[in-house]
Amino acid sequence: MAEPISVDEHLERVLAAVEPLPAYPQPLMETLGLAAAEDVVSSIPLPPFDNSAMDGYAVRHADVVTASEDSPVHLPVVGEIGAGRAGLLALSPGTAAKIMTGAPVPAGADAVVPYEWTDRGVAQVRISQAPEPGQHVRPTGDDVSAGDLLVQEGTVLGPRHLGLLASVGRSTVVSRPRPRVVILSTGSELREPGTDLGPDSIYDGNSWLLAAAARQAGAIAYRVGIVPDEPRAFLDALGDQLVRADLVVTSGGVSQGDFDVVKEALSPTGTVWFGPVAMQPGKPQGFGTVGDDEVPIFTLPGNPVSSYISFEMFVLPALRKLMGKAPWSRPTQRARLTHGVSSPRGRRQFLRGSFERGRGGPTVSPVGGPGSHLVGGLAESNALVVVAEDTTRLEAGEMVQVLALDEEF
Ligand SMILES: Nc1nc2c(c(=O)[nH]1)N[C@H]1C(S)=C(S)[C@@H](COP(=O)(O)OP(=O)(O)OC[C@H]3O[C@@H](n4cnc5c(N)ncnc54)[C@H](O)[C@@H]3O)O[C@H]1N2
Ligand code: MOO
Repeated sequence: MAEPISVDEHLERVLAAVEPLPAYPQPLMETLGLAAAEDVVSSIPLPPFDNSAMDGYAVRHADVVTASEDSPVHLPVVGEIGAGRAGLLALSPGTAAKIMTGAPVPAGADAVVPYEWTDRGVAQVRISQAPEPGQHVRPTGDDVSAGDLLVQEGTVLGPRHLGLLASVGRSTVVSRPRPRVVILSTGSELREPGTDLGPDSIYDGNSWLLAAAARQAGAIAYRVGIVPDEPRAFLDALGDQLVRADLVVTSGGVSQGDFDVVKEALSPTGTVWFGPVAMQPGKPQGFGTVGDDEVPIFTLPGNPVSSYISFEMFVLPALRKLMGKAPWSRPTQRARLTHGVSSPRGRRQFLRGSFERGRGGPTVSPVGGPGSHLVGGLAESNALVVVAEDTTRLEAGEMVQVLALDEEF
């Protein structure tokens, strides 16, 4: 068997082989969770015009400056301005106009008297408290100026960005599309959830695990489901799917067995590399391209935890690069290990853990054993403890490297 390559070397090769998908203007709502592929600059100021922050009366400050409870000022009311109903464009000295929150402040007015300081008069208003100059007026451009950079290229767009972009009138943002990921599980022992299980069969968990992880990463996941351990059937299923794939992910059939269908079917193409990577779980890996369009393909090992960790280490960075979402790989964090663990020399080990941000600093506790079939422990965990290749023992209390799996980055 070939010498294992390192995790870093494999990741480097993967990342060298994928380029960000071409960007184009996408409808605003579609861009939620995508990275902007342009600097978005505002074409208008916000607010776009001076407007009232209160329901009340637009006045000239000079006309009401002496107003008090004991000596109120009376002004004729010359009009009414509602939001979106700007009838009056200028206010003459010595008059007031009713104005509603959000309505444009007429030229000549420089303050708003809230209803609470008045008798709410219709023809004439009694004002018993003077506003400061400019009080309750929201000036043009107070929030955003025309020409302001609203969103820098590369920013991952969230609800608050979408709200801002809509507010300045943007209906599209240039961004990269969600990659379409085709997911195939191989194995003649596999059955669909919801069907009956035979004495030698198991349910296909991997295509669900991988499709869910791909979708959570922002991709469109096509879960093709189960393909039996027959090279012809595998190649047919793969061939049928390539038309809708920016990336293919398979699970199973890549180690040393007699029925390792993926390896057997794809080795003759010469475009997919198979070999061991110095990690545990996740040793047998494959990566390359398939079809005339050279669609990248990851052939992940079948053990469920191996499949998931391989996704996390290699597929997720590739998806993020396709989407232009830096950083490609999940950043590691430091946490204090609560219990000692052992690890094989020569392979980077990924142990399942429970990560907590306690008051005394982050901690991580090992969850379950190292076996790559332990889906129960995988679901209980929210982190991976990364044990370096040359480390065989970590003691309780040591600071260790952790990948917090549920944190956004
Ligand atoms: N002689 C050797 N045998 C094995 C080696 C080795 O180096 N020499 N490596 C082991 C390691 S490590 C792994 S990981 C597995 C990977 O094997 P494959 O990728 O060929 O996967 P399969 O044999 O198809 O399946 C392995 C295991 O996982 C179960 N499985 C597969 N697909 C699914 C699925 N969709 N949902 C749930 N479970 C699945 C399958 O039933 C097997 O139990 O090889 C070791 N063997
Ligand atoms: O590499 Mo396997 O993934 O150790 O179980």
